[in-house]
Amino acid sequence: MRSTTLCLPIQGNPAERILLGMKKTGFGHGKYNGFGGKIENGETPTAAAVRELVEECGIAVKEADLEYMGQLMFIFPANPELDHDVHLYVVRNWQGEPGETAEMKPAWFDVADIPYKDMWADDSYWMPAVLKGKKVNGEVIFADDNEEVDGITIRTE
Ligand SMILES: CNc1ncnc2c1ncn2[C@@H]1O[C@H](COP(=O)(O)OP(=O)(O)OP(=O)(O)O)[C@@H](O)[C@H]1O
Repeated sequence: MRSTTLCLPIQGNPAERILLGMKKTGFGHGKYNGFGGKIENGETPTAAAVRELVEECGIAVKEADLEYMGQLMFIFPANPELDHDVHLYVVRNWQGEPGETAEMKPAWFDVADIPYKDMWADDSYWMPAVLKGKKVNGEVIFADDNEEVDGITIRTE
């Protein structure tokens, strides 16, 4: 199964604003999401997270500034080739201004105003806990349309 990263740039502690990107291409296009993608062979999850942040929104992050927030498994029974896991991070320090790239159009949102209806259906189950500073761990099983959540188990720390 492939592994991915997903990083949420935030302002405030506790989080007040979050940077999300409208994905313009590939898996999840048309949805807002954090920034991330596939971990390449030989790459550590944190190195992949740093690389994807530059590629997708042009910000430079130090690996030491990534806060690990847990791991989720996404299962697609109708299309098992889509199965993957995700290593979650938040980051509060970076260099550069987020900007639009070929893959993503970034935008800031108040944490009270996250556009869950335009995001992956699982996000509303775990993102509020992560934004409160809790680590999460769990599995999400998607329905046959590969969009709706059929079953979900999230443990918070
Ligand atoms: C199913 N429910 C989901 N809920 C929340 N986030 C999800 C997700 N499914 C995938 N993600 C994230 O979306 C990014 C794109 O990943 P993915 O397209 O595979 O990678 P990458 O950008 O390298 O490849 P493309 O160039 O787009 O093919 C990556 O951060 C991944 O963790």
